[in-house]
Amino acid sequence: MSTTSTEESKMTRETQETLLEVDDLKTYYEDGGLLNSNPVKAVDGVSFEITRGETLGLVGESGCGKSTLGRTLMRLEEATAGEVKLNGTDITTLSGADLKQFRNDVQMVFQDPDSSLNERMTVGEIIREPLDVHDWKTPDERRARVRELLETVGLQEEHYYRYPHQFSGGQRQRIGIARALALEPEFIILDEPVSALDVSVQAKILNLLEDLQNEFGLTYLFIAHDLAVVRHICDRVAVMYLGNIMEIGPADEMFESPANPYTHALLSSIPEPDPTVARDRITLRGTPPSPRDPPAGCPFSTRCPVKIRPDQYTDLDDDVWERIEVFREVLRERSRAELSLSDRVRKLIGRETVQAGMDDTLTELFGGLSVPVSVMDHLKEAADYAENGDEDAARAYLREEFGSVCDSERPDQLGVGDRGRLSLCHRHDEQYDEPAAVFETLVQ
Ligand SMILES: Nc1ncnc2c1ncn2[C@@H]1O[C@H](COP(=O)(O)OP(=O)(O)OP(=O)(O)O)[C@@H](O)[C@H]1O
Repeated sequence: MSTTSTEESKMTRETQETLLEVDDLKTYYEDGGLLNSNPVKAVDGVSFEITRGETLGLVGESGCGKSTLGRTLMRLEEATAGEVKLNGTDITTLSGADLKQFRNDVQMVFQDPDSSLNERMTVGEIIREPLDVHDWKTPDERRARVRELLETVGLQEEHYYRYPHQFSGGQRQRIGIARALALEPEFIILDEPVSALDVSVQAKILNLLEDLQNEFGLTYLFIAHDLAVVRHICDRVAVMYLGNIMEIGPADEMFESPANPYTHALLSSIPEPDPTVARDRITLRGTPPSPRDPPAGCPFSTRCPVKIRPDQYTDLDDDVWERIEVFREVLRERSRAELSLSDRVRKLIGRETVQAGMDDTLTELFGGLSVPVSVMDHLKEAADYAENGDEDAARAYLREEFGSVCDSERPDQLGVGDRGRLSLCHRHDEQYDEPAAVFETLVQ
């Protein structure tokens, strides 16, 4: 499919009508009733809209909350807070006949065609099941509808009486798609629909999804971790990190010039297909924080390569600054780590619990660098707190000394450019340098 025809078809099918509006949606997983346990904040306050006829891509690293968001929109998970409106009606509180109608209008296609199809049912029965459940027309009309659907997704009528195990991965995904289409939904959530398939098969399924969208005016939320696939099929993209949407906007614009530091880092991790093109790679330090204990300020603050520094440290050597951030991460991980069995025994018998020596950690981190004396004094002070088992005090001390607005305040989604792009980053405030400008200085 040529780019021009894809662009043209995108332009004709998109409308200006809002189909889905999500407002400050939160989905938390509570621990089965444990007292004082922190819930997993899988989706932590996201807002966005989807226009009828468009495809919104939802990308982000494993565990950032993509599937939970998709499942909450489907009412397969219960929202903890916030609103989801489909055609203007809040669906988080629907019940009875309204909920049944909603289950007609919104469908989901799952990643793994191997486990999402019931092996004991024929293909015809699998596709017909939603029609039976919803008492759709007469049994004869249902059978006719299944035959029509088989053809729509590129399968044959004689496949009606076969079983899923007799099909290849791509064909099985076609069965899943036919089932999702059975009740003529207007909105389909595609959760990694091609991730489990060979590359050659992926392209065929993506083309099928595009054709179906054009034919039936469908609206898609396309969840994926493969950015190349998203770029191909999506009109707009939302980038998720730790339960938040960090950036959302037109796909072409975001791939060409990402605004948010996290999008920058995510895109720079895609291998450049052309080896003659030099590209600046940004390697992210550490791992995302636990969704049970997300940072108080910006969700990305613990790993952001262009985090705002306090005024007195703007000229501090980049390597020293980077190591301070690593030290803060070490303390965070240390306070998260479960006490080992022997530590617990020591604690029970009243002995001091001391983890690996903090002096060693400081030497390893800062040994080869020239660290200003005042900075080293602060680091040692924090190390003393940690050495005495009070990681929380150590973290608070470092946050007070080296933290900035990124550590203390959650950024607003600020507008970028003139095509409705939004990005969650303090740096878009005019008093700071834009993330892209700071990245340029880092990779020089
Ligand atoms: N049923 C559950 N109970 C408790 N925690 C859960 C549950 N389901 C998911 N989580 C947690 O919620 C967070 C978000 O998970 P989710 O599956 O939504 O992320 P994801 O971005 O879809 O990841 P992946 O790409 O690996 O599927 C993770 O920390 C995960 O461990």
